[in-house]
Amino acid sequence: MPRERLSVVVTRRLPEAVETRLSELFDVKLRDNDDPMTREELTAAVKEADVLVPTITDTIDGGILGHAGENLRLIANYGAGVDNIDVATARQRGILVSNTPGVLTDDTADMTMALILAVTRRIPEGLGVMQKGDWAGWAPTALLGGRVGGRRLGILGMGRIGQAVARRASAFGMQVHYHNRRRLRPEIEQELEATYWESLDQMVARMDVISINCPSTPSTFHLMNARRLKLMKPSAVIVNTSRGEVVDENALTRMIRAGEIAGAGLDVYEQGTDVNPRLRQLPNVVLLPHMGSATLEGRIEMGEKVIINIKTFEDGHRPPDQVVPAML
Ligand SMILES: O=CC(=O)O
Repeated sequence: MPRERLSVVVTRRLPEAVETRLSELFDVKLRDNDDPMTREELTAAVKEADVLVPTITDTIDGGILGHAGENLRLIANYGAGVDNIDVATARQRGILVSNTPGVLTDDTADMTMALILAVTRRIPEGLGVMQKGDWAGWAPTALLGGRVGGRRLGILGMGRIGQAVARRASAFGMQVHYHNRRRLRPEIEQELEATYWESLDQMVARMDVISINCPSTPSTFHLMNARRLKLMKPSAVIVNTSRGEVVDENALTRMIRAGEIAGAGLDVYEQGTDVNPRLRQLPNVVLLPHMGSATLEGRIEMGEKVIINIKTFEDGHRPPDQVVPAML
């Protein structure tokens, strides 16, 4: 008799190719609209599924996991960050968690570079002039930005994405510095021509651009708090394509308004879509709606990772991208 297919519940619309493949392989329940699930819907989903496929906007906390049915054995997150999932509680309940690392590294690093360029070269301001029909022609002193080549870039979090940012930044002539929980192996440091700073404070105080590329965990919460932001040079800018929680958004907003920090490029926010309205009014701040990994190729590859994780689990093995609390 054929084996019964795994029951998989997906919480959001995914690219069509991914949904089609999931339907071919599993007994899958897809979302028919693109609204995030409510807590009630998530509760029903964890009661019903063998495998839950949430995305990074679904909070799978202890409360939701408390309702998980006996059969829920895997949470295969569609996303690299797992800060939306209480991984420790899932583990206590015997539920595996997996994510989708690697496939969004280059896209997120590209977007980091795009934000560095957008802020330092004032691209949105230039776009605004053109859209308003205000352009009066080339002028020697109009919309002068700063040259990125030669600037010191301090990368906070030198994992896969941080390293991909380092490679891009070097190609643009930036000097790469980094702070990380663990120092890179000497050969990688050499290849990236990156300078390691054990002290985050000392690095922050000397950089022209700070790029946040670490995950959001309890130990990275407000790593860039008001005290550290104050260490930045007034001419420096900060870019965040990781998670909003790493930066104290209100302190950052205050300091940019006061001219104590020169600008920011943000793809992520502390309170999700509830962006500090004052940030939106600043010409030297470039805001994007969390689109670091938003390429069609990347989103399909994320789906392929989810499928490989579920399939491997179904075949009785550890999902290749399993996340355990010790990794966080
Ligand atoms: O931010 C995107 C992700 O974590 O996948």
